[in-house]
Amino acid sequence: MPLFRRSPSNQASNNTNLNDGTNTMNEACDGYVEFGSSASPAAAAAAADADAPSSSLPTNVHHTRKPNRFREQFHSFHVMASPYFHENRNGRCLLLIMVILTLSNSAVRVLFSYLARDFWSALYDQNIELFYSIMAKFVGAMILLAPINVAYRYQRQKLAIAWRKWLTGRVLRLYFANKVYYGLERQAAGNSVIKRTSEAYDNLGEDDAAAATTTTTKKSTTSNQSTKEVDNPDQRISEDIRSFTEFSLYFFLTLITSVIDLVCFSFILFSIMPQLFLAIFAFAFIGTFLTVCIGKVLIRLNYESLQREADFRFSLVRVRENSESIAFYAGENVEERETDRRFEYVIDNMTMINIAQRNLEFVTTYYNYLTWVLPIMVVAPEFFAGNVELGVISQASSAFGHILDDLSIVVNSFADVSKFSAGIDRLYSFMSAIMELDPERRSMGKLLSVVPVAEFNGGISSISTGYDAIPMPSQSSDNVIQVKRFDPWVTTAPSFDEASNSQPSTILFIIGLRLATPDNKRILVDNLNLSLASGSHLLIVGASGSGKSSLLRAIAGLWSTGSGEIVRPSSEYVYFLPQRPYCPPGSLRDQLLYPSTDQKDDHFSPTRMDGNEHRPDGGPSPSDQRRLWKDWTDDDLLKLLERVDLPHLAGRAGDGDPYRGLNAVLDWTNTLSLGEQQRLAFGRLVINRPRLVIMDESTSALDVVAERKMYQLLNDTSIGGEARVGELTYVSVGHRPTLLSYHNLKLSLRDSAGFVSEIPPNTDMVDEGFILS
Ligand SMILES: Nc1ncnc2c1ncn2[C@@H]1O[C@H](COP(=O)(O)OP(=O)(O)OP(=O)(O)O)[C@@H](O)[C@H]1O
Repeated sequence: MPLFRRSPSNQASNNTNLNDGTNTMNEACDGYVEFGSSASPAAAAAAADADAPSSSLPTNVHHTRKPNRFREQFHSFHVMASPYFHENRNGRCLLLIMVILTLSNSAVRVLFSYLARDFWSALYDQNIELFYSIMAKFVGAMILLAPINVAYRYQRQKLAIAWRKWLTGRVLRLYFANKVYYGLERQAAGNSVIKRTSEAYDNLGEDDAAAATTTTTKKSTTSNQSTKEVDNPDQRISEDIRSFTEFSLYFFLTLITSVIDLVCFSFILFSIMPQLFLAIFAFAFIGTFLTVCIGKVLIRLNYESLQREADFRFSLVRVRENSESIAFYAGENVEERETDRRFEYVIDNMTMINIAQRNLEFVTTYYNYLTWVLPIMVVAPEFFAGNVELGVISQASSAFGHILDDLSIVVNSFADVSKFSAGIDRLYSFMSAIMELDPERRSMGKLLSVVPVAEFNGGISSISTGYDAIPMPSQSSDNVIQVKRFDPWVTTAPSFDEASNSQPSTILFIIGLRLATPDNKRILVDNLNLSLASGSHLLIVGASGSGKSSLLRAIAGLWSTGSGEIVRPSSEYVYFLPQRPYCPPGSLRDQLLYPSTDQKDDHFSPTRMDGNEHRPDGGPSPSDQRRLWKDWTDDDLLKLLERVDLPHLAGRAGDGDPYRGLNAVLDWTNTLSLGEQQRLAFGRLVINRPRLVIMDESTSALDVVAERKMYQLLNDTSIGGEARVGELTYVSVGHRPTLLSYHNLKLSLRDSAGFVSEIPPNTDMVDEGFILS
């Protein structure tokens, strides 16, 4: 029963616990710390921050990103928070239930305030009958109202979970659409140069560094603005969205509670003593003003703590992922130094947060002591004069506490709010970046809107799924390569020069291609024209750095700086084999089927997550899965492993039982040699049966015999499944002379120009004319 507000000593002890890190903002969100009714959540958030900080930015130049102003932040909050409630009926219902429960909870508080008043008055008057009648009412109210309180917390968390599920699902959908994740990484790689430049200031003396800070800050800010750097997207998706949904809800409901409490308890307090009612506003105003002045530095520090913590964690993940290479180089010292350096940034920021928190707590602690004693001091003379009963003091104190808490949201939760504010900035910049990187959404201008994505179109051109839909070559826009796609089964053949009625079975067209590096500093290929007939085998050669891999990136639609046009089959009919194949987490079967999935056992499919056909945000599940041209039984897969020269792999993985081995889940990247991974990738290729294969030094780790086997496999792999309607087309990039015998065409890249020539059959590998560079 809230007879009196918490005593200062309780507050102090709570604060101590919070500072020990035993309470966090999450706990506040979970309802363990309530606004006003317990320790200052400011301390709670500070404790949360105590877990934090480090960044790749040096301590003396970490003022590079100013958090937005309040209005901008409110706008950011609104555009990120509202779509869930607009689009999702279930979310609106859950919110409505929450509002009703919040109102009920407030009614409970008012009811208890009156019960407490009568309780103390009955005790003072020694009115036994009244005392027991109040106790009976209290028990009745308790039985009735406890479920409301429990339901309030339960429902709040339920809504937070539903909201997080939706928002994370939506962001993941937008992140994977149109290869946005790749664009983000490319930007981050570019920006790491900027970071390194600013880190160089770390090595300066203090004075020099201070002098340098201004310049660096300016430079970094400009760069960040132009490139929209987004660090650690993983953290933003997993951590920032979680705290955003939980805290938003917590804060919103607290605001509602505060407004209701403010109205109800204002009536009570005004009826008891109007002077006290007016004094409370002045008191709250002064407290808030001092808190904002002293605590505002926490907003920036919290912003940085999120980034620094993520950078530190990322440096450890990187070591884990590259442990073998680091071990071979014996590069532990370098790695340790780098990790230490990032950890120092964490500690620096933690220390600064701790100091800012200490300063803030001077204000909040004095403030809380005063709020305990102030109303009693004011009402006590009336009580001694016999004008009011003891219960009135209790009620005045309680009402004073409630009102003050309502007016002191800023004082009581400044650190929480500052952390929340930093989270809004991070999340908003992330969502803006993924919108900017998606050409189909950029013009829509809505942060979380989705467009039906039929297929990736290279980020530049319209989506084409049939011959008729393919536009004729047109003047390209100035600095963007147009990538267009067609379905080679629907379309007999795209023709770009109707007048000459060009080749009926052409599968890849490159028209007037000018390809530059993403920073647009170097032209790699200029005015390249190529028409590749279905069934041809093209070898791309050129000196190291001449742009061979970059040309493949352009065909894939990953690089688009330049001009001209590329027309190619749509994604499910093209298969890219990089030098180092990617091994996804999963079984040996998953390695073979990738990127197709075994529909019968698709643990990762969003459709399996909740047993329905939808993504977490309610959208239809991804439909662009590659079509397997037949069911692959265990025996088929084992035979295929033999064909790619890996006959013992399944048996090894299954401790002698190859069938079990197909289901074995291992860290395949670190278990298989590079040559084994490359052969496994050829197995995938057979399973996925594309129309066009593009290989970037994909046999570099194989000996010439294995290489011949793999190319033989390609030549034996017909298109059209069992129907065998034609030959596979493939394009290889490589330096080895042995590759010549597997190709009939050669594209030489030299001085930004491309020369296409035929490779006569049985070409002598050491023939002067075919040196591969
Ligand atoms: N993200 C990038 N930004 C700017 N330049 C880049 C980027 N990635 C690569 N380059 C540059 O583009 C050029 C072409 O690179 P590419 O990987 O296509 O060469 P390559 O011909 O495949 O070389 P190699 O035979 O050594 O594999 C190189 O000079 C490289 O430094």
